[in-house]
Amino acid sequence: MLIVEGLTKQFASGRGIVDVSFTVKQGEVFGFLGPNGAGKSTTIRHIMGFMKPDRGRATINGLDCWKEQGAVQRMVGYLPGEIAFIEGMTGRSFLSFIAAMQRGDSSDKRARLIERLQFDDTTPIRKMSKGMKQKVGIVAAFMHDPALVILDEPTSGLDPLMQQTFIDLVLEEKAKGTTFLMSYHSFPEIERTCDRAAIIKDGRIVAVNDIHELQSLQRKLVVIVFERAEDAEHFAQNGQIPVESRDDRSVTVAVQGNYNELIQEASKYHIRSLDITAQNLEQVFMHYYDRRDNAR
Ligand SMILES: Nc1ncnc2c1ncn2[C@@H]1O[C@H](COP(=O)(O)OP(=O)(O)OP(=O)(O)O)[C@@H](O)[C@H]1O
Repeated sequence: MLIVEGLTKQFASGRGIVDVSFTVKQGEVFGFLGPNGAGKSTTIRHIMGFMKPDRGRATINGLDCWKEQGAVQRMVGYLPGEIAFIEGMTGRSFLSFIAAMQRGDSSDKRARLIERLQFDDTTPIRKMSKGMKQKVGIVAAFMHDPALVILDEPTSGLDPLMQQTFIDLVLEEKAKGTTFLMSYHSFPEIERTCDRAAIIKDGRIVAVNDIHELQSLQRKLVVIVFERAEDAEHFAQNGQIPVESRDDRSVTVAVQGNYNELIQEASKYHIRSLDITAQNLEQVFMHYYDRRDNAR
């Protein structure tokens, strides 16, 4: 659906993006991850047709994002990193203004989104908190049921409860076939919603990975505390499950993907407690990338 090919833009400062390429398939949630100044917003602005690339191009359903920016923008729901609101407007008048540009009747969906995100749209925007403004922006990006939603750091300013509401919303829209491109600073947010993700650093893509594949590669450490030390010893010695370490009643095992064997074996004993800690998925991501790169 979205194809970015060799997109390059150099600003007078020497910064910008270099040879950025990736594709996002129909119905996929694609994460775009990178530190401040990495080039996420610049890439997104090219996809929205706000900037002319020095080289390369982006297309949405075959339409060139720069040359056919009007048609492209009508297909897309967009939440900018920083929204420029018009002076003197309330949330409601801003959303009506955007709805008129989007065309079509989005009033039902708009009302449902406001109800869900819990804010008063009659409040003047200048009196709104950062999180409240972000909610107005999210409604604007979703209300016309676009085929592709592009969100630049969507959860910034949202409290944890609202972040969860936002994640639920993304997953519901995804189930209906909506495609997403979302930029983030940190990995945990990507993990909860995305199918694939790209990491961008200093204007270049350094890795693109399948999140589900990474999750299956993710090692989890399970610490099992047995009621009796003899049971811990028996469990550790019978060799069914490879054990990382043992200390009196507690045994630590590493699991990667397959939990059934561990659950079946552990169920033969009286267990006092069980704790699971995961290897950081970002480490898995970069490790996977290094390995693949070294193998070339
Ligand atoms: N219009 C512009 N003119 C000159 N330099 C720019 C312009 N827009 C972005 N840059 C520079 O290009 C680089 C990439 O910026 P960009 O905003 O794309 O990063 P980002 O990954 O979105 O970062 P953040 O997470 O801080 O939003 C930065 O060094 C920035 O200063």
